[in-house]
Amino acid sequence: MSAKDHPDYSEEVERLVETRKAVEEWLGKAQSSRGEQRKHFKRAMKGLNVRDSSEGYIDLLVSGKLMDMLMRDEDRLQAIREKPYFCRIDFRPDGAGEYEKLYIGKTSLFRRDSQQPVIVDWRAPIATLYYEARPGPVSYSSETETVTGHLSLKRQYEIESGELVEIRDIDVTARDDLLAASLRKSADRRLNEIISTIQAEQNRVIRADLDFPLLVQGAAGSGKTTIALHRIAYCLYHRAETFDPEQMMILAPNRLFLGYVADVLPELGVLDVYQTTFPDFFREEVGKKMELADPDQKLLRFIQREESEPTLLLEKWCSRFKGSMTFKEVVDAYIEEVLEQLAPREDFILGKKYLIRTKEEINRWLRVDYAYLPIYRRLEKIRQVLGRELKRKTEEVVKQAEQYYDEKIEQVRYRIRDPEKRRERVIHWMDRKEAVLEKIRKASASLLPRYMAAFRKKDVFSHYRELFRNEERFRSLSLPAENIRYLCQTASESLDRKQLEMEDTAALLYLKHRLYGIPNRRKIKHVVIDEAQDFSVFQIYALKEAIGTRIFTIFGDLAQGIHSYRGITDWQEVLDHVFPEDRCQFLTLEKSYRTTVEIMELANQIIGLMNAPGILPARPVVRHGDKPLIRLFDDPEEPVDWIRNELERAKTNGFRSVAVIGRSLRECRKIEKLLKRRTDWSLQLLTGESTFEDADIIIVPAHTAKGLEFDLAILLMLDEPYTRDELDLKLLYVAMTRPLHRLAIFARNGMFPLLEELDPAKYCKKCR
Ligand SMILES: Nc1ncnc2c1ncn2[C@@H]1O[C@H](COP(=O)(O)OP(=O)(O)OP(=O)(O)O)[C@@H](O)[C@H]1O
Repeated sequence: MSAKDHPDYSEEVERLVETRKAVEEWLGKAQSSRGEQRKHFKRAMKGLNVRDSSEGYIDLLVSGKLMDMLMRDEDRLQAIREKPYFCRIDFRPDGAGEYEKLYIGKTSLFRRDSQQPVIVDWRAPIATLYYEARPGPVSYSSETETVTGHLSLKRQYEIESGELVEIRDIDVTARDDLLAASLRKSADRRLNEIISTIQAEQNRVIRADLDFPLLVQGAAGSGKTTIALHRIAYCLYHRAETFDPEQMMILAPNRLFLGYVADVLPELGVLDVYQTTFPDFFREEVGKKMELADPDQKLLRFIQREESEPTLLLEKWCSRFKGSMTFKEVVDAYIEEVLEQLAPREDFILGKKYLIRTKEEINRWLRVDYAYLPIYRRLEKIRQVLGRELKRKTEEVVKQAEQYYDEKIEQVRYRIRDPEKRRERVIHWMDRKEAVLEKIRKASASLLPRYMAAFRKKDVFSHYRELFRNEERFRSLSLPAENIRYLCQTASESLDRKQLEMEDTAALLYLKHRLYGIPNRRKIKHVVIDEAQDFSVFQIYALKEAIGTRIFTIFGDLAQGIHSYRGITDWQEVLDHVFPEDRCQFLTLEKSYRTTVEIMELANQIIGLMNAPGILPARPVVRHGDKPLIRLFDDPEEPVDWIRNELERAKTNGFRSVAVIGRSLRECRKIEKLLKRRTDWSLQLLTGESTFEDADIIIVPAHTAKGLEFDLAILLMLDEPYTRDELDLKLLYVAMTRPLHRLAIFARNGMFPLLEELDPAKYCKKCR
């Protein structure tokens, strides 16, 4: 209801005014402290003597850090100036007399005088009552205890420019109007924070135990990306003492996607999280000696049907194999071979007779004692230990030799009377001594480098190349001989050309970790993966091993697994092989928030056609809109006018983002050509490496559209039909689930054979 009609209006206005005053007070304080700090910093800079003590520098550093903190505080307060909170809950813990009125907002705030809470942070344990509980007896858990009590009120506010516009009390049956209003909004080419409308199932994901890995299967539009970012904010809030933001790593599918989500974290007050894509991470950690092909290239070859059927099957088999744990076994066996080849052939002996260590002992160090280290680091360790022992032995032998020759010289001095003869013999023994010592020193100096040189080191790419040189390595797995031949041949050819594909990265990362180690310079403690269905099990396993943390938050949707030839087809594999002993939590997000009931119903029919029992249809939240429009044409000029109509409509409805989605990049180029020829609209053809421009229409291939959303999506099928093939069905599902508000499908006659199975009379006037 309009705020003014609410019985508590004046009380609420009073509270809002008070809260805003408190915000201003804190803000004023933060600003003046920062001003003082800045002055102090300037003074410290001026007074800094380059040759002076480190004290001056420490002062500068501390002052800089303080200014940073104050600036963040200021930003945090600025962000809540206009809208300090979005809801209130009245809660009385069991045994307490009074209900506490808790106002929940983006960040917490305390009264300056009494330290009483003015605003409770949405991430605080008690705030879960707003997201999940209904008025009545309730409980919530913090890290240390479970609190039970009674919730008497749950109230939402809409505040605009500091003014109270609406007040809504949520009773047991109330619909979530705030959510409905938020979903009616239009898309502005970036994702938004949703703290005021997080739903119960999403809240459970955000607040899932931070000490264990978490795997989330979520339908299209269920908020996976959004929730992933909110969980990061939640994690940093609760782990602020033990965790720096740089120690969280987000792995996004491509740079376009990173740009798309870039604003949400700062909106949530989170800065400095390490955001990257898997290919970039791989290049940084494993090396750039070989070129990693754009991961979409292969997919596009499949989509554009550039391979003959038998080759296609073999290609898909190889991709799947390279991402499997069976391939990991091959890599493990290869590493065993490397170890065997490294086994020392000789004892470590100084000057042929002074044994320092036997080859068996050194081999035991290599295989057992230093097994906790990557293999080549074990060699470094062996070099260090042998070096120390050699030094000791050399000193000992030198001492013995000196003693021996000194005694000889002494004997000559005492026993030979003739001075001339005596002199001659002394010189003789002194020369011998010198020569022997020189020999020992020389032998000692050359021994270690010569011994260590026998342990041949190769870089990780050469090892990977070596792996495919011998088909025998794959024989024990009883795999089809033809497939193994094809795998080894194609892999060798592309590695000889110094080219890698995404499928190679799992084994390479794993090899690098086992042979050289991945230094984890940033000390990553928590990895968040979005669109994880496109990763392989081996890839996630290798990441876990290489980074050395088991805390992963993984989001994906199998129904959108357009890279399923190399990606994950069953989450159980991840649970079984990556986190078998880590108590990985598995949650699902089934409701879809992005789009309307009408659009989701159509998209769910595509899921039905996939015939995959593990893939469930999404449940749309109740938001109705236009029925999807399907129209068929003969003349390719025809849809241009329809698109014009759609654009007009979109403008009147206040829609801001419009995409024309084509089945492949090739199809999109044709669409671009057609629209360029017939219209003067500004167009942008999106690829995974693009950033959004301000265009009237975005033209985007279905696989690149994954993860994005638009107010209006037009699927245009000029020359390429989506067939009943699994990949086509997934592409079509991805494309259909992109719009927030309206979906139109324009297909040249014959290019949409699936229409027959989608209840055409319901959607398509011209179809019968
Ligand atoms: N609780 C919510 N309140 C308001 N909007 C929400 C909520 N949950 C999700 N949304 C909106 O739904 C849309 C889809 O969210 P998001 O892109 O995070 O979903 P997704 O599961 O990653 O989708 P997909 O897998 O299809 O790419 C976004 O516009 C997001 O803001």
